[in-house]
Amino acid sequence: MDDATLEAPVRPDVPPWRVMVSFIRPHVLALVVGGLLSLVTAATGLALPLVVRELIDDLTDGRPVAALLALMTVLVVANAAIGALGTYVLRRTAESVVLTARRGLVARLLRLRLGVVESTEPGDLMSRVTADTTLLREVTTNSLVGGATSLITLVATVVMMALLDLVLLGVTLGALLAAGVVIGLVVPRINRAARRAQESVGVIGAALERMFGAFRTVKASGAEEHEQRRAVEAASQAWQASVRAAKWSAVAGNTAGLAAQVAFLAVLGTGGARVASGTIDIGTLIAFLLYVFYLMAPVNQLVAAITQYQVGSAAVARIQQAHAMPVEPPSPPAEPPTAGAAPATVTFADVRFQYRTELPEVHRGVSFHVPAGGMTAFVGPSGAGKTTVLSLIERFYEPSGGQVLVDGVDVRDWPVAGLRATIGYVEQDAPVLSGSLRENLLLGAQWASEDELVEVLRTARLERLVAGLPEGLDTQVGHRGTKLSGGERQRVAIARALLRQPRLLLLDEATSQLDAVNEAALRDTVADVAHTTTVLVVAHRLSTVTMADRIIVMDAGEVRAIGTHAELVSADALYAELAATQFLAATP
Ligand SMILES: Nc1ncnc2c1ncn2[C@@H]1O[C@H](COP(=O)(O)OP(=O)(O)OP(=O)(O)O)[C@@H](O)[C@H]1O
Repeated sequence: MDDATLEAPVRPDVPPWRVMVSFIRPHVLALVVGGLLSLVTAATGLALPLVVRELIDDLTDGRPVAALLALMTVLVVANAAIGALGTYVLRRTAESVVLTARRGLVARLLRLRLGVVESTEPGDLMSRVTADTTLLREVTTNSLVGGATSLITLVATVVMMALLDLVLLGVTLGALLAAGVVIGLVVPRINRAARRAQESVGVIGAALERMFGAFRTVKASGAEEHEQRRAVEAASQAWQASVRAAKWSAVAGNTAGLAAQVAFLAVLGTGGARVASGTIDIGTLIAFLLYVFYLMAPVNQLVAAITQYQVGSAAVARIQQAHAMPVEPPSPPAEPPTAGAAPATVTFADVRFQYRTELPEVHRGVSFHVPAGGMTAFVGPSGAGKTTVLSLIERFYEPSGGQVLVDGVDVRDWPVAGLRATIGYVEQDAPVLSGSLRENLLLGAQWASEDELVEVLRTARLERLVAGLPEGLDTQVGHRGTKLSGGERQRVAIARALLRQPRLLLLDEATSQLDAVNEAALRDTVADVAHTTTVLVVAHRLSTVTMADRIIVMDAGEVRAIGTHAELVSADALYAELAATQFLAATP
């Protein structure tokens, strides 16, 4: 399924029913088959009483009944078998509709811009994929199929009524119309309450995500009760809203029931008068009353379908919201790297950048050029904008002014996947994903061979760790890699980046975590890599900057000086101070 099919109908300006139709469209055939099987089941059910009547007649008259008994058996078995098949087909289709919505949403969420995700609650986004899409299941079966079949029955019954007596039909429709008005007033309330309930479910997701995202901190801070209150408060709000939706649904359902009874009484009254005046005969009145009785089931089912649809459309609205969030431009998947590809160059030309319009500028005209190969270190006080340089190269954000160029090409003109395939990025907090160590290493290099994997384990000093693990590379590292030490996580992150054979390595150095032996070894590894790759490192250690080919000193969103360690120590006061204090202190 390509992205265009996934996204086209899920725009925020499209009414929810059209979005639902777009989810259902790929499964419409299965839905029709399921609906037809349900109708056939109903028909076999209806035929049974007729056969029973025949059977009783034959028995009374002493005629042989073997054939009728066989027919009855066939009907009973067929009713059960076709009924089960119909239910299965409808449920399966409903699950497929949920899958279609989930696939589209997951694909979309993965392409969201970083800044967008930073200003949302990921737990809420998760609930849209899990909880909101689930509601589509009931909409498909109950609302859509139930609504369509009940509508067909309703129309057929009304036609039969019209053939019997138009006046009595008018009386019936009058009662139903009054109920329709009431239900029309109630329906938006169901929608609002359902929407609020789903929003609260999103808040529960966000609260849980926040809690598990910093579980150790929550425990260490003794904040369990506080966090519990947040989640429970959201759960109570979900309860309140759902109860309100249930209340209005009950009002709608009972209004329909009441209308049917009113219609029954009104038809009885009016019909009685018409029989008395000789306008219609008693048989017509009885037949008409039977039809009013038949009308109840489809009317109730139709109202249930309408209320169910309100809940579904509230969920669809939340799915639409997620689809409306800005995404990165689509780009073709990147090719695996070619061996011996030339290192990349990086240029910042008067780059201006702010994370959000209401925040101050983080880059205020940053300019520098990094030639191909070698190591360039960024230093500067905390908050100077060093990590932001790496983020802009990765095109996680776009500058508000100036240009970021890789290989002389503006990053906005690169296909995003191609640009990122060029780069290996080691973040400061070295995130590791849950799963096995192997999965983590291959995350950015699915194509890597076992030999390359072994080689990278050696260069990242992970050999001993892996050898000591009972399941080696297949050991599970736990949620966010919590089963690894901080230093091990960092080496995994470096190994992962190197496995991509990047032409440009971005390294956001951790301020601590590596022991002296591993630190020295990895420094040698990075120095080696710098022979064939351009290495940009946000440096926090003197040992790193002293071996850099050039150092870019940043301060308050500007480049203050560029040079080697020897040059800068004498030429730049800030650098001299940093070198004398911060770096020395941070070096193991
Ligand atoms: N995602 C973000 N949203 C909003 N503001 C941010 C974001 N990331 C960083 N900032 C702000 O931008 C400024 C520069 O951050 P940056 O991470 O680039 O600094 P840095 O020089 O790498 O600092 P450090 O050495 O402490 O890592 C800081 O003031 C920071 O608060």
